[in-house]
Parts: sequence; structure tokens; C-alpha cells
Amino acid sequence: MSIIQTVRMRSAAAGAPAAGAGAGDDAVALDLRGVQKTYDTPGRPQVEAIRHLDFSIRRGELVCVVGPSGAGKTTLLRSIAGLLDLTAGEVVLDGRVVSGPPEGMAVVFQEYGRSLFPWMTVRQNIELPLKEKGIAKAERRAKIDRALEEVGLTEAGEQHPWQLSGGMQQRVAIARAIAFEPSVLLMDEPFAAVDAQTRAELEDLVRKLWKDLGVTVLFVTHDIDEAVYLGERVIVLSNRPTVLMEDVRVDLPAERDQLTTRSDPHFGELRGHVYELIQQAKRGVRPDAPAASSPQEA
Ligand SMILES: Nc1ncnc2c1ncn2[C@@H]1O[C@H](COP(=O)(O)OP(=O)(O)OP(=O)(O)O)[C@@H](O)[C@H]1O
Repeated sequence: MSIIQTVRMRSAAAGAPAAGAGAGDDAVALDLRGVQKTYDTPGRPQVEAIRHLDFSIRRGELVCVVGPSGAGKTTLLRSIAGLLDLTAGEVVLDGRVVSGPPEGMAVVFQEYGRSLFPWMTVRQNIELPLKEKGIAKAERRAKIDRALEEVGLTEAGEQHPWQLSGGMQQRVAIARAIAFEPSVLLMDEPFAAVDAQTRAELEDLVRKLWKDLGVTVLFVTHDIDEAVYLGERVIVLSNRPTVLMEDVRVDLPAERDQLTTRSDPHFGELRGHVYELIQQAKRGVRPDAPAASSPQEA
């Protein structure tokens, strides 16, 4: 997906207030209520991607989503981002039903190379959505400075993306997202295309930003270790059509680092548990499967 789509996402109008909004829970940033998505392409068989998803994310939480390949992770993310029409249910962001790309959301995609404009400097790339939002120049400058500092790229502002490493480019994409000060930051396998060492650094950057800025993060990944290392919760999806396998609470200490956390026996237990859930999901075990009938009933 391109930055153009990302920028448009941010500038479109927010949806209508959700039923019960106002009396709602201020602590909930994102609420999925009975979300269903079936792709219905004329001339092609229907694809039921999401059968039923209900979960919420509290303000300031960092939640990861994992699931087997083809489970519907991207469909889920695009549904939350207001890029797909749902078949049923609703996504509620800050008490408002998402009916198109919402104002308070920013997305970081895997393909940093395609999401940054190569002819613009790093600062100009970060500035673009701020301009779209109508923020005055002095304030834009301050927000860009802070975002660059947060991602450790203060010196790179006048460079172009193609002059930077892949990891640095992804930092620029993250800086652009946080400069915008979204209510919810969606990250779609953002580190899948970088080397292992850079990936570890970027994971630590996400934890740091999350703590510094208090932003709510929904992070989709294929990587079970990454999900457990980063998240306060890991939402495990079933195979397609998707339902929730389990919402796993990651009760590891808030202070995490690559060495200590990953060698914590409890990290190993959590990792093993999520791994086992994914293996079950791949075998077709799912919570909504009808219970096997007893011989008497057969
Ligand atoms: N535009 C579309 N039209 C029809 N079917 C689609 C469309 N997009 C996705 N699908 C189907 O929906 C299902 C879920 O796809 P999705 O890309 O959301 O899964 P995923 O979990 O992100 O996959 P992966 O782990 O491989 O990235 C798949 O069967 C896919 O083929």
C-alpha cells in the first residue's frame, strides 16, 4: 500500500458516533463488535475471511495479532483501518464507528520502500500528513523534530530515503506515523523485510515509543517470538474463516530487553503456548467447531 492511501486514510472524515458512545468506556480505544468479512467478487467464489471477531483494545495498550498464514490478518487490519466494507459488525475507534479511513489512525506497513516518497527528504516525508491535517508550519517543524529524535534520526532529516538503510527507512515511516500523533497506531508486519539485528532494534524502538508516547498500538506479525516480546496481549487467530483462538495475556515485566526477556523461562512458556495455539489452528482446531457428537447421538 502506498503513502498516498495512508495519507488519504488520515484525512477522511471520521464515522458516526457509535451506539452508546458518550456513555461508553473512555478507556477503550478500539472496539471490534461482531466483525465479519466475506469477499464477494463477481464471477469468483465467495471467500469468507473473517467469520466473527469481537475484542477491544484499551487506550495505551500494545496488542499483537498472530495467526496461521492466510488466516485473515491483513483483512483484519484493513477492516480496522476503514479500507474495507465489512459484511457485518462494526469497528469503533474512540467511540466512533469507522466508516472510512479514520482521522485518528496511522499505519506502518512492511514495504517501507514503497511507502516513502523518494524525491522528498526525510523531513518532507514526515511533514506531508501534518500539512494535510492543516497544522501550522512552526508546529509542524516542532513535531518533525520530536519524531526524528524519538526514532534516533535527528541527523538524517535532510537526506532522501534512498540514502538510508532499510532499517532507517522504516524508522522514517514510524516517525511519520508518530508525528501525526494517532490515537491508534496500526503496524502490519513492519519488520518482516529487515535483517534480524535491525529487527531487534526496531522492536525495542516500538516498546520505547509506546512507553514514551503512550500511544495505543496494534501490531500484526507472523513472528510468535516478536509478538510475545512486544505485546501486553497476543491475539491468536484461528485458520480461515477467522475467529478468535485465544487472547493471551503477556504477563512479563514491563521493562523488556532482548537478552533478559527472551531468556526468561516465562517468555519460553508463553512462546510455547502461542506456538501450540498456532499449530492447533493450522490443524483446523477452532473454538467454534461443533463438539464431536457422542455415539448415542450419532
Ligand atoms: N481482495 C480479496 N478478494 C478475495 N479474497 C481475498 C482478498 N484479499 C484476501 N482474500 C482472501 O482472504 C483470506 C485471508 O487473506 P489475508 O491476506 O487477510 O490473510 P493473512 O493472514 O494476512 O495472510 P498471510 O499470513 O499469508 O499474509 C485468504 O484466503 C485470501 O486469499
